Amino acid sequence: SVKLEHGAHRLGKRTDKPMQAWRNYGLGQFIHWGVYAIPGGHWEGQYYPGAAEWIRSWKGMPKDAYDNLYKQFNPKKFNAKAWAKQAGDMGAKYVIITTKHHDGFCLWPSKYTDYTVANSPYKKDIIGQLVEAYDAEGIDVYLYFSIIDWNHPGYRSTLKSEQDRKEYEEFKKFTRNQLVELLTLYPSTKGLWFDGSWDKAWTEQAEFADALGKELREMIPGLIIGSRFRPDDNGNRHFDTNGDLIGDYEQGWERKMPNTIEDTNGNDWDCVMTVPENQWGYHSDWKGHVKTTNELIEMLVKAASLDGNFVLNFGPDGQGNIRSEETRLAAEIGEWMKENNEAVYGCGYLDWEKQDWGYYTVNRETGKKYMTVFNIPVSGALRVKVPGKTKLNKAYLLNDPGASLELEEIHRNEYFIHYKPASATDRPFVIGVETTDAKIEDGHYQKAKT
Ligand SMILES: C[C@@H]1N[C@@H](c2nc3ccccc3[nH]2)[C@H](O)[C@@H]1O
Repeated sequence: SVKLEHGAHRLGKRTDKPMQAWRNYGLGQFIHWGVYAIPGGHWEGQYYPGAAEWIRSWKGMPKDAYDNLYKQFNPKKFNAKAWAKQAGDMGAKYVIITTKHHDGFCLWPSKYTDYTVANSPYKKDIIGQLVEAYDAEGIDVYLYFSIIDWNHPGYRSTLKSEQDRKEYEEFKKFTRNQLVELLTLYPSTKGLWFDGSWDKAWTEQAEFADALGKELREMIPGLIIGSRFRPDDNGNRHFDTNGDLIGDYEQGWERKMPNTIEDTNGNDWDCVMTVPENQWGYHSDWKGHVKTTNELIEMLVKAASLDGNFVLNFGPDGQGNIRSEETRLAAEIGEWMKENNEAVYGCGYLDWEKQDWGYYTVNRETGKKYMTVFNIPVSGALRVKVPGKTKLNKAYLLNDPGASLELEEIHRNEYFIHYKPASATDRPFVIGVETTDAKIEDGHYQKAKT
């Protein structure tokens, strides 16, 4: 490996308490809210086909028109407590809230720019209300912060001239000031979720960003920062020149998921997911496939089964309403989580061979093992292969632990759990399994010679 001044500052998974808590969340809520929610993907009758929070970059909307939207930002329906309660009812254990998206509009009264909610008709501190409300719900708060800031005069995507560099120095100071300000104003923050760090200008700031990360981590012990924050000496983000993760968890799974434990490189990771194909901020007219409750539950359980967290995005509208599609999803996911969260919270990867019926998870504290079934086999026989010297003793429905399901040993270390739900079920269900370490009597099992 090569010597790096600003490579990964730590190797391997963090084992401290705040990180263990992060690892055990299972389900999070992302909130994308800002002045982009006012146009909601349209301008003067034109439909914007891109991601609603990117409408400023669209030629169909004059920059000047966008940059004056804040003068009408007055979300009368905004109710932080209601948002926090809805997230708690869904079963979210943490929330990631946009403090400032790429447009630079600050949802907190930053003293480093006038482009904030304090100078909108709404006036009040939105971040402060959300932090207080989610903390009160027992949901840990993480702050999303975009390095990209289209509003700041010193922001550059690339540094082409001495003048660029001079102005970018101001932008770097501004960025540091805002981050220190956020952690000072909201000290209950458990972590920062950085975005918009792909610009070449930023990937040349290894020394500055490394120092900034250290300064922020010193402000809040245990602060959690992912791999999308800073570059190494050679401009690599997420993984440094030696392939080591830069940050506390991998932040590369945006609107996509790993399929195998190998895909995760043995790192902690989160998947952040939109309900439609690609809308984070409010778009009044979602096009294409809108994910169903079952699809989202499967992503959640798949994430847990591969040692990751699943973060579902909500994009409130310009008045501060959570839209009806998201309200329904939150309620239905919450209903399922009420019954089955034992298979998600505190659970991670179980190294048993993946089967077609669904996903295994294991509780990191108790060692309890779970099967979440999404695909019921026509045979009614759920195949389970256990590692050598493991005996499957019992299988039970999570919501009926008293009744044992019928087990059949079909090969060495292989069983069928014979079970078909009595009535048609339109939701996945969880089976708990109990094992003991026991040598399997060889008896009639013999490896074939080929
Ligand atoms: C978490 C997500 N990251 C932002 C983003 N900007 C992108 C530009 C190009 C490709 C992918 C992007 N994701 C999205 O606007 C959202 O905030």
